[in-house]
Amino acid sequence: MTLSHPSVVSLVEVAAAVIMRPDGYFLLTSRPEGKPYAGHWEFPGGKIEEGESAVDALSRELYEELGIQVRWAYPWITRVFTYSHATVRLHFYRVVEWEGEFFAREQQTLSWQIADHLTVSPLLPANLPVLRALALPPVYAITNVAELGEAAMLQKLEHALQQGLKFVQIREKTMSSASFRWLASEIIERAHASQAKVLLNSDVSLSRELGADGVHLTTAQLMSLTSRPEVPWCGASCHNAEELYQAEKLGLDFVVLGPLLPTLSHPGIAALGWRRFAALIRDYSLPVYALGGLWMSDLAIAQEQGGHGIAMMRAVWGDQ
Ligand SMILES: Nc1nc2c([nH]c(=O)n2[C@H]2C[C@H](O)[C@@H](COP(=O)(O)OP(=O)(O)OP(=O)(O)O)O2)c(=O)[nH]1
Repeated sequence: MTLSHPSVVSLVEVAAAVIMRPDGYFLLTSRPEGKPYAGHWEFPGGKIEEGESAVDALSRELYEELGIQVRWAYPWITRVFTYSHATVRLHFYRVVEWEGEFFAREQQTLSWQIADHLTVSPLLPANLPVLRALALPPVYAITNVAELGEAAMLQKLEHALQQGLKFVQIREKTMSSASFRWLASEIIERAHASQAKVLLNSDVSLSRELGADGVHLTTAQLMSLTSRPEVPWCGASCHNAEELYQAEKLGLDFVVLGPLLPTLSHPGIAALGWRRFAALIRDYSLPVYALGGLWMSDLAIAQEQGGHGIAMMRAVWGDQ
């Protein structure tokens, strides 16, 4: 175990698995007695061996530790963490299909957990931001009062919340201040009744005043800030590597990256396409939502490409 060699400074490449059941529960395992950090909870996985790919290491470790065979895993986030003895680079994968029964083959304890309501502790320290990332829902809806009008927007929001929507950004650039406050309060109240999170676009103080869950920064804000706004959740809009880097530097919770495809709201802006999207977020530490011209059916492809989920302004509200 690398944690036991305090004088060695090295980069240890690790593959770790978020083994995700369809109900959203994922598996944590506790480190057995006799190992450093014994009793700390971690994601199953282990060191990548010389010449081995991360996904091969993941498959090997999950078979050795748990007796399961990975059928479908996709890259998710990559986080670097410095312990006193070594720096680890943790390549997290989401494992969504596997074969075999779980069996603790290394005397570890297994526990299925859900983000936001963990019942085990302590975690390995590198994993705290990972648990926060897991609390972010896969679909991020952006309001569209400009096209729908207030009444229809609220009605569609209620419908979407009933269908399981858990994450909303209020982004209305043309409303009067009074109408915006009223609408935002209505949205926050409805969303919170369904345990959904709401972020306000750009306005930190109004977000606090109205009891929103945080702020979604515009690209211009992102690039001009020198520290993260003090709000529970903070994301930003990005289009390129420089902006992605700045979001990481500020310690934001997530980013939205796009446009993936040409959109009505941003005509004439060059679309990234999935290949560029995947290349930009390879080994990136924050969860990334793909945005721009997407439908609900694009969620699977976004996740296969390493994204956390998709953000939508039109398709999410449907025709109901
Ligand atoms: N598997 C795993 N390792 C993690 C997580 N978070 C975290 O900081 N690590 C660190 C701890 C270790 O320094 C390294 C994993 O290496 P490892 O799992 O092969 O270490 P180990 O001591 O259990 O295995 P071994 O060398 O004894 O065979 O990554 C996590 O969630 N899962």
